Amino acid sequence: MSQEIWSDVLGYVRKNITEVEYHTWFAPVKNLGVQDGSLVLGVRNSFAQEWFRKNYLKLLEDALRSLGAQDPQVSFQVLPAAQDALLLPSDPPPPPSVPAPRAPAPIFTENRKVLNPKYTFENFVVGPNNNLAHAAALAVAESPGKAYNPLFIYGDVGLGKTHLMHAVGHYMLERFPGKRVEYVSTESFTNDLINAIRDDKMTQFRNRYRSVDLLLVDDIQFLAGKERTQEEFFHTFNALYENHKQIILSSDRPPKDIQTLEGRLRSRFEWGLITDIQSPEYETRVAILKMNAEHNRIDIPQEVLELIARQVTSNIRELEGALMRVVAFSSLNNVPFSRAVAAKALSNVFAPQEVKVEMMDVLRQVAAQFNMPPDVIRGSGRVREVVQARQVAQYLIRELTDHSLPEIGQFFGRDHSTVMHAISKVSEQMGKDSELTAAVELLRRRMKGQEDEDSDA
Ligand SMILES: Nc1ncnc2c1ncn2[C@@H]1O[C@H](COP(=O)(O)OP(=O)(O)OP(=O)(O)O)[C@@H](O)[C@H]1O
Repeated sequence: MSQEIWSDVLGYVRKNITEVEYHTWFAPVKNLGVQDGSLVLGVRNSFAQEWFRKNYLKLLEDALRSLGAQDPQVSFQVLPAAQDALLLPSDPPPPPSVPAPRAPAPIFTENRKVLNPKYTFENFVVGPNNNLAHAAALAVAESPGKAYNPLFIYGDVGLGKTHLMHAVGHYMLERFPGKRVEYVSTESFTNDLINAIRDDKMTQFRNRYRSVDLLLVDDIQFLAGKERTQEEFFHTFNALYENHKQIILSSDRPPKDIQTLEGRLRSRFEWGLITDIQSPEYETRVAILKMNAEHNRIDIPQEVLELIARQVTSNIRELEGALMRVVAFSSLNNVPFSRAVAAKALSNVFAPQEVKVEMMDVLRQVAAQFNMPPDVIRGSGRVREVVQARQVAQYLIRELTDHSLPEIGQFFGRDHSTVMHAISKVSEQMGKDSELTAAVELLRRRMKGQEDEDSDA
């Protein structure tokens, strides 16, 4: 496959996933050309191969389909180690590849979008930042055309406006499968209109948009300054409204702040209900991450989710991207999740965060290293291996945290003299027992988030 088509594929992919996801997964992929009718992509290891099969196969097939392929086939091949030098793509990311210009698409096919199956009410976490918009969307879903018409949802990028609009669409189609739901971005609406004028197909254009039961229009602020599109949208709006069809609009600002919007459109946008979505607060961010991890069957400790939620504060799309990056980083480097690992994974994209090591972090890492459950280490077992792991955990907690001996003792259900004994025991063995020394040093580096630096070098 030519590099030009490959860059078109990447352009499509990039529009459909987060920037962080793109740089984590797609930047290192190599186009190995077409073999036996299948596009072969080189990926870095078998984990990435599996990940691509599970998460991106459909997206890549869609990308090829959008470029005209009839029955696209994609396969993934693990690259030889020499081509696999980097564990993560270099940062900062390279400039976006600009897809080569193509012939204009036939009207009504290219821009038609389908609802995203993930954007349902069940998958929407309700918090103080979005509960009004959520309640309004539910009310509209239950009584389309009656509760609030139009429903106008505004808020900054990546806060869930599109998700809520699609949720109404899913809800309606579930209850009334015969209904027509149309989701369109303002940009697509404008392009469709331009094509319709050019191809003398205005009747089809009007039929399409005026025959729906639910019209979802994203990013309506882009109507600003487009007089012909505003005129056409005005008539579409009236036709739907008069027939009691539901209209939902999203925007990055309220109608009154959209410049050069005709007064008659602005006043119509204000007929129904205007509701906003704000940035999620910390608890909502943690809940969103938790739901995401559960959906993807990722078993990740709460404190790691909390670290990510502290790091990414305003945009939910970025929040999800950050989780993906942490998962990718820990899998590709084969290290268990920890706050230090997460901070390291995010440090290239977000401002580095100082991570304070917690007792629980140390316990988990020691447990993974000694291959036994954390509860066993904290329990009362006297088996030699368990005692050694317990002593190492106490030794490292003393070294890496500010906790006092009695506090550490309490964490292990013991008194401070036991901890003192553990510390002197480990200190004594260090240097004599090379296996133990190596394990403690590895854990120490891991807790400080330095492990991969050393292994990269
Ligand atoms: N409350 C929520 N619960 C769960 N996921 C959410 C929530 N809000 C947003 N998301 C997720 O965040 C991502 C971005 O949301 P969405 O695309 O709806 O944002 P948007 O406000 O439409 O952004 P834009 O203005 O860029 O189009 C999506 O993956 C969405 O599923």
